[in-house]
Amino acid sequence: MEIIPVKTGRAYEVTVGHGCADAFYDQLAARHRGKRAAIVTDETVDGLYGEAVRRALEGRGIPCCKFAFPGGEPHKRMETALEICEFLHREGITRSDFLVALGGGIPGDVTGFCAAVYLRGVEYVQIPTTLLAQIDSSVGGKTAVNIDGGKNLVGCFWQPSAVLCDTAFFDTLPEETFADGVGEAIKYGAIRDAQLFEQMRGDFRRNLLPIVARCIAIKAAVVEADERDTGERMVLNFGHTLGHAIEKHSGFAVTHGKAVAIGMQMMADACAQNGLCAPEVPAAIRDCLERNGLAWRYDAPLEGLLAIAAGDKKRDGTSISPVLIRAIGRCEPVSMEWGAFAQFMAAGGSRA
Ligand SMILES: NC(=O)c1ccc[n+]([C@@H]2O[C@H](COP(=O)([O-])OP(=O)(O)OC[C@H]3O[C@@H](n4cnc5c(N)ncnc54)[C@H](O)[C@@H]3O)[C@@H](O)[C@H]2O)c1
Ligand SMILES: O=C(O)C(=O)C[C@@H](O)[C@H](O)[C@H](O)COP(=O)(O)O
Ligand SMILES: [Zn+2]
Repeated sequence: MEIIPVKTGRAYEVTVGHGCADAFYDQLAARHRGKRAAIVTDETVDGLYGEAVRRALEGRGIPCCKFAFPGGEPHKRMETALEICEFLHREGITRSDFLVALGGGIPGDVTGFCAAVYLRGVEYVQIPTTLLAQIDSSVGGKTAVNIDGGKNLVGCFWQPSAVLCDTAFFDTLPEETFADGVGEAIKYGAIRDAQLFEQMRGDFRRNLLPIVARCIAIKAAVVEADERDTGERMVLNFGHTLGHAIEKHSGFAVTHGKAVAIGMQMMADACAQNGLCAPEVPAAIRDCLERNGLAWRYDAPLEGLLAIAAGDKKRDGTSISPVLIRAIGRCEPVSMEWGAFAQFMAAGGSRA
């Protein structure tokens, strides 16, 4: 078991390991004596783990209530957040109690958002059960819901008070959902760690625990340096400007991590075509994606994707902040005039 500290304004720890849940619950119960917990999850995860988590907490003296909503991006919405807040109020959850975000990134983002706004802020802990949620969404305090205009367009920064990353949850994770996490994991290698990237060109599953821990450590360091996403943290958006557009364009048939994978490839192609990195860089990304069974192209006209990306929160006046890749392990957010960005992307090749 490894403990990774996250030294943000509200500091907390990420507990990482295989089968480390009981140790985490013991600590949680010791710290939260006299409090109540509201577990918030999606219906699938509820069926798999909802009652076990409730029993684990109640068995340690923490009374629980539980709310489960249907999963998927269409339910990552204000309406769901409102239902959760009404539920919390009916259950008498007060500012001295806490929420438990149990599941993938969708329950994580929505529950975090509710924790931030219910009673103007209550504590929450993250118990992520997907690879993507363990290595990315459960750490860093970005909470959000979608609106018709696009992904994560309403939300706020609200750090959790503890995170449990127990890879035993992956025993029930479908291969397709695991693959979404692989997409974001490759992002960590691409932006900050060439050695991690190489490890992921090998046997991902065999190296699972060190990969999970390394991604979390990178995320913690980036978030500590720029908690509010005004500079360095934007690097975590590598592949996302086009990735979010692909998700929306596909009606969410292409899920987040897979869309980010294609977005990374498109950006790497464009960077190579514009002379910002060697052609070996997009070739390495494509190879890494292929070895992990991830698609690297999406058949849609670039113009349509750019029109959606124009509504992204990274657009600022007439400019946008894409993340460019210079080498494997070295990415940087930049500010570009919108027209220049469109031309820059048009030079890339990984699309129809
Ligand atoms: N806040 C952040 O920093 C951040 C970072 C990355 C992604 N995100 C967001 O995260 C979301 C994607 O997260 P996700 O890929 O975890 O999706 P998800 O939450 O929809 O989970 C994917 C599917 O897996 C199921 N599932 C979850 N855990 C399971 C388990 N252990 N066994 C079996 N099934 C399980 C869920 O019910 C769901 O059907 C997106 O909305 C994305 O925008 C947020
Ligand atoms: O934590 C961050 O910062 C990230 O950018 C992580 C991303 O993987 C995540 O998908 C995030 O939600 C995207 O950022 P957003 O600001 O576009 O919502
Ligand atoms: Zn992401």
